Amino acid sequence: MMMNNKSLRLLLQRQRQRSLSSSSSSSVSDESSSKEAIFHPTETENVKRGAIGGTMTTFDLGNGSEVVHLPRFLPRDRAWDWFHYMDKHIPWSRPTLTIYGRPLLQPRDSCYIASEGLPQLSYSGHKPHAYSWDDFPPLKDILHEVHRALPGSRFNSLVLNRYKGGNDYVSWHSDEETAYGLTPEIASVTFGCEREFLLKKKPSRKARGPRDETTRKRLRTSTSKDDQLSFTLKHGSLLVMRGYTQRDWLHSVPKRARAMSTRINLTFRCILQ
Ligand SMILES: O=C(O)CCC(=O)C(=O)O
Ligand SMILES: [Fe+2]
Repeated sequence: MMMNNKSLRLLLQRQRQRSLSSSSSSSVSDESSSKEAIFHPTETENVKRGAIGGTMTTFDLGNGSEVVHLPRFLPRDRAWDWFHYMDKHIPWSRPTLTIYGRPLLQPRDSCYIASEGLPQLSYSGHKPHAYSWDDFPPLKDILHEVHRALPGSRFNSLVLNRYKGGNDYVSWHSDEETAYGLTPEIASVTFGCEREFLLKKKPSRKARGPRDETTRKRLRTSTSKDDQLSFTLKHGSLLVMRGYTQRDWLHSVPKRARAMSTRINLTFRCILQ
């Protein structure tokens, strides 16, 4: 279904209203501030949940890609307890990555947890040490909550990121790793300072074909703000990327001058064996 920007805007407004009217409490808002975007959402499905969890909204991005947003996944106070635990006890590090052949200090702290016997994770020339779930029991509790919210899903590894202020960020990328399979599910839980999470469609395969570096750079940066989908990820929220989202879409958490305090984000993944 092709849509022009006006009908897309209207559709997103209607989705927003439907989501608000089905919320269990009038103070619950759907924080997913969707902008005009190049994707074609066809359906929004709202699932009412029990005592915790609030409203779950599914965004169909088209062509088998899907994002699920659950703004009130974790109770506030419990999420703050977990934030303080992780801020203090996780062995954070800031490795030097290799980006387009050049060394770059990773613009955020990170740590990696994985179940035993899984293949080594490697990204941007960096092979993080895999800590054990048993070293950090509260992470197992958070994993349990994620599994409870997403029946049928299974995660066995976790990337933790700590953004110590608005200058810390993650640039446009996708987590498209062979080890995760073709349609990985990635569950992202946010603690502390809220930050904007952006999605934009990857350039078409044709546009990604062999080109000189200057043309590739121009194509990489050519997408305008209107082509992006934006979610404000609040303290205690859950966002899930599913289907072909890693193959077809890029995501990022850009720098934000207004973000004064620390944000911790957990992305649960499943490495296939
Ligand atoms: O911090 C976030 O919300 C996203 C982190 C992320 O994209 C990643 O770890 O791959
Ligand atoms: Fe990512």
